[in-house]
Parts: sequence; C-alpha cells; structure tokens
Amino acid sequence: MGEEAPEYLLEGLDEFSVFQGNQTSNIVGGKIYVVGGSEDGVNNSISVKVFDRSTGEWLVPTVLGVRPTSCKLHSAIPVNEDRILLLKSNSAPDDCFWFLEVDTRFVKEQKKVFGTEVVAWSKGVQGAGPKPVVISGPSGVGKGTLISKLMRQFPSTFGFSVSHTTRAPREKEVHGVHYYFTERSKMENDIREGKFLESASVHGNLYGTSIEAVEAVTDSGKRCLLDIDVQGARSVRASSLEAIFIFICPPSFEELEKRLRARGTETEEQVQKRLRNAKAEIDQGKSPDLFDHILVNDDLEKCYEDLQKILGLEDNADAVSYPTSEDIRVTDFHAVSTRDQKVLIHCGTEQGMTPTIYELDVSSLKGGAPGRTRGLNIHGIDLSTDVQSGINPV
Ligand SMILES: Nc1nc2c(ncn2[C@@H]2O[C@H](COP(=O)(O)OP(=O)(O)O)[C@@H](O)[C@H]2O)c(=O)[nH]1
Ligand SMILES: Nc1ncnc2c1ncn2[C@@H]1O[C@H](COP(=O)(O)OP(=O)(O)O)[C@@H](O)[C@H]1O
Repeated sequence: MGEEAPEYLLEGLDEFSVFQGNQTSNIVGGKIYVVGGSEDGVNNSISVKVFDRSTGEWLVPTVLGVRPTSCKLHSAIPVNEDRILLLKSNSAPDDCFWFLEVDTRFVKEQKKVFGTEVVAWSKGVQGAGPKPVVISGPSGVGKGTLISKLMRQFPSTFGFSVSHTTRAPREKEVHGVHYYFTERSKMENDIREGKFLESASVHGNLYGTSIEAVEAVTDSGKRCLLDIDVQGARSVRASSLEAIFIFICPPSFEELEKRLRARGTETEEQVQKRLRNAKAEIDQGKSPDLFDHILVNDDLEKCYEDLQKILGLEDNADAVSYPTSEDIRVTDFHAVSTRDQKVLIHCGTEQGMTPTIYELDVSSLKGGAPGRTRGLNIHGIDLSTDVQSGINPV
C-alpha cells in the first residue's frame, strides 16, 4: 500500500535538527517517534519528539519516567505495538536496554491525566526479580516491628522501600533510612512528574513510594518490603508492580490503642486521629480483593512465624537471589531486527573477528513504566555451533 510522501514531512525536517547527534525514527500507530541526542545540553538525557501523521503536526510529549542518559550511538525498533526498544551502544548491561512506552495501559491513562501526548521511559532489566511484599495495617499494629525483625534476620534477602513523607521525623528516625523527610511542595511536584509509584494523604500528612525506592531494592536482587497504608496498597495493586499484599490486624481495638500509647511517639491529638482512622483501615483491610493474606498480630513471635511461612522462609536461610544476567555489550556497529516475539541484535566487531548475535525474547515482559521493564530474556547465539539458525557469520 504505497503512501504518497506528504509535504509536511519536508517542513518537519527543520525540527529534526533540534536534536544533536544520532537520532532514530519509528512509526507506531500513525505517529512517528523521533528519539535523539541530548535535550538541552543540561539534562544530558535522550529526548523524544512526536510527529502526528494524521494532522501533520509536531507534538512535544510529556515525558514520564527516568530518562536514559544520552549516548554516542543508539538504535531503536518497535516491539509489541505499544513500545519502542532503544539500544544504547557501548553501555553497561544495566543501561543498555530501554523501552519508550507510547501506547501501553499506563501511557493511555496518563494521556487522560495530562491531556497531552505522553510517552514513558522504562529501563529494561534481565530476569524477573523477586516479588515485592506490601505490608499494611493500622498505626501501632506492629508493621514496623515485624519488618525490622525480617530485615535483621534476613539482611541479604530483604531491602526496605524508603518512603517519602511530609511528617516530621520522630526522635530516632534517620533521613534516608526510615523515611525521606520532604517538603510538601517538592513532593507534590515530584508526584506530578511521575516519580512516584503511589502516594496518599495519611493522618494529615503526605506519604509516597518513589519508583526508585522500590526499583533500587529489586535491582540489587533483594526482595522489597513496603510499609504503606491501605490506600497505597490499593494503588500498588492497580499498578504494573506484581506484589504480595499482607494486612496486619490487631487482636482488638483496645490492644491497638494500648500499643500506640505505649510507643509514646505521638501526641494525644495524633493518637486520637490514628485511632479514628484505624476503624476504616481495618474494615478495608478485610476486603478479600485487596490482600492476599491477613495476619493477626497478637503474640508477636507467632505472627512473625506466620509471616515467615507466607514468605517461604521456614528454613531460616538468608539467601540472596540476584537475577541472572548475561554480560552483554552492544557495539557501535550493530543492526537490530524483529521477528515474531524475538529481537535479533547483530553486533559487528573488528575485522576478521566473529560478530556476536544476541536474541532477546520480548514475549513475556513484566512490569514497565512507571517502573522497570523486567523479564528480559537475552542470550547470545553461538555462530560457530548454531547450524540450525541459518545465520551466516559475515
Ligand atoms: N500510601 C503510603 N503510606 C505510607 C507510606 N509510608 C508509610 N505509610 C503509611 O503511613 C502510615 C503512617 O506511618 P507513620 O507515620 O510511620 O506512623 P506509624 O504507622 O504509626 O508507625 C502507616 O499506615 C504507614 O503504613 C507510603 O509510602 N505510602
Ligand atoms: N505483638 C505485639 N504485642 C505487643 N506489642 C507489640 C506487638 N507488636 C508490636 N508491638 C509494639 O507496639 C508498638 C507499635 O508497633 P510498631 O511496629 O511501631 O507499629 P506500626 O509500625 O504498625 O505503627 C511498638 O511499641 C511495638 O514494640
């Protein structure tokens, strides 16, 4: 189906020159996505422009997610009809694969929120990573106590998602360890810019989980523990993050009140507010569509034992399960093509040496913007032995 080259493409050429250095263009769903050098020389990140073929207009999209830093050379190819795979040459394996989401569920939702064209970056990561664990429950029920016990006994298995909050630090709380204590205006701005997986107003303060807080833990191969309220749990449930959801219940309301007061970290007014909110939280916590497990924290040791069972820790071994990753390096001279659900990356080398071909399976990607795209399954094809493949070394 031959299409006549429209005139506006020529007019648009001026716009292309806005980007410095290497740039690529890909058509997805009637739009051309131009990905290029650094935006303004300050951010030093790869930038995006969109050309709408139906209107002949250039669109400046709202760009969400952590952006890839610019590089000398990259290539790009559409995969799965809703995202573009970007390969940064000569980059470390954990900085080589990026996805520009252009029509995923997340992007569609954000288009409604922003009322603009939206694209979202997501870093590609090999392996699926362990499922994060969301722990919710009313204030004073013992969430922090249980999480501390897990972290102490299994330091290489678990990592804590450090939330941001606008509440004032308690006496023994450390910035960056228990929370990032933040100004409300700064946090609200970061939420608008899509840096948070979820956020909620709890007991009169703003709390939120940044995408980086969770991803940093998961990237290190540890299992991420999130201590968040019921509203936050609901948001995470609706997000692309696959997690296990556990609700901690008090044995009685009186006991909850006793623990809150005994902790002695809140004023009487704050205690009253927490107790008022606890009633609704406990009701919502019992909703079966939200939590996978409900634990009653009566006897602490018994509750901790049950928690360990849910998390498969009966043998008490502190084991790290780093995601397996191939040591991949995409060279400057590479070509990329797709077939079915496979991407072939052909990397050229010095003359006389055998090129390397990697095969990337994109059929079972997990997650995605606003977090990482996990589950990249990459392996090298050995050209000296892979007779079946029909690929001839050049
Ligand atoms: N939605 C959400 N809730 C959070 C986050 N961090 C903490 N919370 C919740 O905020 C509530 C108050 O936490 P905090 O001020 O530490 O008081 P505590 O629960 O009495 O120890 C608790 O229900 C936490 O689970 C977050 O990042 N997001
Ligand atoms: N099973 C339990 N029995 C008695 N006291 C408990 C139990 N679990 C926790 N506590 C105590 O209750 C208080 C509140 O626990 P904490 O972990 O701070 O709750 P949360 O993080 O849910 O607000 C703390 O002083 C803690 O030592």
